[in-house]
Amino acid sequence: MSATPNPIDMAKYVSAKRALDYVQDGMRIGLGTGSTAAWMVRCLGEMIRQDGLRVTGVPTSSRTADLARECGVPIATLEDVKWLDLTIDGADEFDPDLSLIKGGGGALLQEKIVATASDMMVVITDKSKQVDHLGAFPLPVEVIPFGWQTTKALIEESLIGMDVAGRQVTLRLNRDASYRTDEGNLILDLHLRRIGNPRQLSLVLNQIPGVVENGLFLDICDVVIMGDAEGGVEVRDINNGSVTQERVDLRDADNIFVSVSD
Ligand SMILES: O=C[C@H](O)[C@H](O)[C@H](O)COP(=O)(O)O
Repeated sequence: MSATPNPIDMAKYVSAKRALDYVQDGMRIGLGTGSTAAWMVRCLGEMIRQDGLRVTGVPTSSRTADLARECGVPIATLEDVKWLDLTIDGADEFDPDLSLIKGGGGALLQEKIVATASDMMVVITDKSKQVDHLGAFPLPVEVIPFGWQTTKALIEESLIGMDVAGRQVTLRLNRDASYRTDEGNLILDLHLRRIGNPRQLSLVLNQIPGVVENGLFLDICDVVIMGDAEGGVEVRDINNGSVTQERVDLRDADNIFVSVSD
């Protein structure tokens, strides 16, 4: 990556930086997965190094665990800490209720367990993730490998009569092989185009034998932060209904971008 940030990385950095305002000394923090969450882990590492902040991070994937180690963020398992004060993570889509689709990076299972075991979930995004209705982004569903074709057929059958605009289900691939999650499971992507009733869909999917979890995060997210490349953020808080427009101090941005390009 070059030291001159592209606007997409800058927007991700801006939302990550604003999310760290929620972090306090001594907190146990769920560390999300994905390109936006990676900026949060890097910035958290900087806060630990520069300000002596003491926190414990619980990573939601092996990728995030590796990055946290690299950035000097102390990590523990959910088994160690049991409960978290805060989780900061990215999302593939969010709607006006702050319902989410997650799992574009395949980490939805650990992400959902960790976010659900947190007092608060803050989601860091940019404008491209904002939608009126979930579903344009294919919904990831994690399934166990045993009998996955049967599970796929049962999912397809369950979509008949469901309020969705598309019904295609595809096995996620990694080059020529099937994609494997950290748990060794498979991902089926549901191309639904528009999900009319996310709650009903989530319940139906999770009742199918072989389905481990789906990527709908409902009533889990408390705050969505949308960053832009110029340092502007919109902060939406579902608990008090507030929507605020703010600016993030970009003075430290150069240090982070230079260290990433090294
Ligand atoms: O499995 C991956 C996660 O749910 C990510 O948080 C999500 O895909 C967003 O990733 P990114 O920030 O790279 O767009």
